[in-house]
Amino acid sequence: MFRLLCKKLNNPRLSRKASSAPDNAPKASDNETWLRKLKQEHQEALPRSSLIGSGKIVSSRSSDLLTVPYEVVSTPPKTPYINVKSPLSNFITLSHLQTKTQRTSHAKEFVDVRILKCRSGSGGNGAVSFFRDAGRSIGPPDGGDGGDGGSVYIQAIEGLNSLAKLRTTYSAFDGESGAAKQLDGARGKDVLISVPVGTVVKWCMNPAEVRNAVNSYKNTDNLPLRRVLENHRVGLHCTGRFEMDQKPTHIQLFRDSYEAGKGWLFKGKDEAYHDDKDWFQELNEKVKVYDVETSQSELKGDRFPLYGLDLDKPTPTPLCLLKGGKGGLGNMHFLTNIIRNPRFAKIGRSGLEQYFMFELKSLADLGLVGLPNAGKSTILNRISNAKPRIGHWEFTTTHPSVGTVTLGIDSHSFTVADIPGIIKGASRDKGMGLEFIRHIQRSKGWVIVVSLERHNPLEDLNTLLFELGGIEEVTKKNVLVVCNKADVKSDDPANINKFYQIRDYCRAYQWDVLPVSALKNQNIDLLVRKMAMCAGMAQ
Ligand SMILES: Nc1nc2c(ncn2[C@@H]2O[C@H](COP(=O)(O)OP(=O)(O)OP(=O)(O)O)[C@@H](O)[C@H]2O)c(=O)[nH]1
Repeated sequence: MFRLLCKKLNNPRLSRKASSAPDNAPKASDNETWLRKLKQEHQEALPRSSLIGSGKIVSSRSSDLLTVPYEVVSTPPKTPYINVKSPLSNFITLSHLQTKTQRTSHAKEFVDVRILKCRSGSGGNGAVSFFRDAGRSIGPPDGGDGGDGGSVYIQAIEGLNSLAKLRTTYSAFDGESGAAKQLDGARGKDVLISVPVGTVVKWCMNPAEVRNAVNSYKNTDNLPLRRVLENHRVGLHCTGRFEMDQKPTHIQLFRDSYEAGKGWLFKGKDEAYHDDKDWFQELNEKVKVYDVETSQSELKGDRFPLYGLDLDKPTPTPLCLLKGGKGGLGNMHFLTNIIRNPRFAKIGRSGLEQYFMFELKSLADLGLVGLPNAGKSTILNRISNAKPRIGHWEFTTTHPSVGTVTLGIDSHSFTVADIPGIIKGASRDKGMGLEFIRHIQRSKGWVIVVSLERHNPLEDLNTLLFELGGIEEVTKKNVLVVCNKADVKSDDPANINKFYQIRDYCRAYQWDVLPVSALKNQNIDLLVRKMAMCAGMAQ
């Protein structure tokens, strides 16, 4: 028995507060003051109308929404939040809705988007206990508080380059319950998700829920999956700039915790017994204020950026993604001049369970884009340390590779990302679609590679520009157009003419154009210099 007691007191899961007597327990007068203060200070903060949860699929459609990220549907003072609707396609990826057989094999080799379920721990329950010793069979209440639940943290660190090793679920631990002798329960253990620098984290929907909803829409809409996702919307409660333009900035997350005035844990006498007593009703009215205060501070912390969290630099300290629930109060807090034997305590507050989409966006200075077989990988191989796969068949490149180009011993270097070839219809998910575009979205410049070996390279260039979002989108970047395979029939006037057509076209946008032969190493030094300029590294 003695050993058991020692073990309990030394148990790191329980933090020791008391020796043999409840010397630290709040006195009845302390509790009275605390309860009185709650009532006085926060009378106006009593609960407002109960809120429906965020993140519900609302089945109304609107094709206008295809170009805007969200539509504000109601704002304060009508509601406490800026309520928005946004296309479902913003909160899921196509690959997470496809069956295993539909997914392309490259998904196994290179993982640049993951959906993870994250759960923070619930708080431990407060304890109902009374001090006992040889002289007293029942003394003052000494039930300790529950420990807070563990939180989910995220940190971007150098040295990682894929999301493949992430688990599908990250759960922090629940807080321990409080115990007799004023022992507070230990905090639940936190969990840390380490991701590569360049990861963007976005709030997203539960893929299983979306899959079910989408299957039913698909039958009635008879449209391709992407269109179905664009046509249906998700309703979100947001917070943001409430003043002038009511701009939503954060999604409000909600805990499945008890309402103010609920969440009691009874021992000996049940809830009905207590509900009948005026002294309990009176106490509960005051504790309700504490519940509201707790839930309001939860709401303040439980917010996630609407446009995601961009971890484009290493994070020196981990960032909290989901905070754990607060531990419940032990019965020692409910001793008052009237309530001498509180046989009740508070249960711990719930943690949060949410889904997040992790997208790895390369930080390369330049992106190489072109139709399959244009020679992008050969160029990258020629100019950098990267060793991408090269082949004379289409789609040799199945995942992005990044190479570093060094200009000289005392000059800067820049990075170039090669992504799989883009084909006509890629923006409608043909070939490998535009899934890999995220890797060049952050790049300062795009190097568009066309092959002079093709029948109509100018038409190829137009196809690429269209699939990349049109001239307006492309001109947001520095652009360099590279006409590769200039060695093929190099003295044929028809081939030379193909180059001139492209050069004349590019002049209108003041884009630099250069004929090269990656295979024969022709014009490569000049190409590197022009690429450096495109990356903003040289004049
Ligand atoms: N004649 C000639 N052939 C080239 C040149 N550059 C590349 N090739 C060839 O073109 C074929 C395709 O080259 P890749 O570098 O794999 O082309 P890619 O654009 O990366 O192709 P995807 O992986 O399909 O996107 C290979 O057989 C290369 O040897 C060039 O300058 N001249």
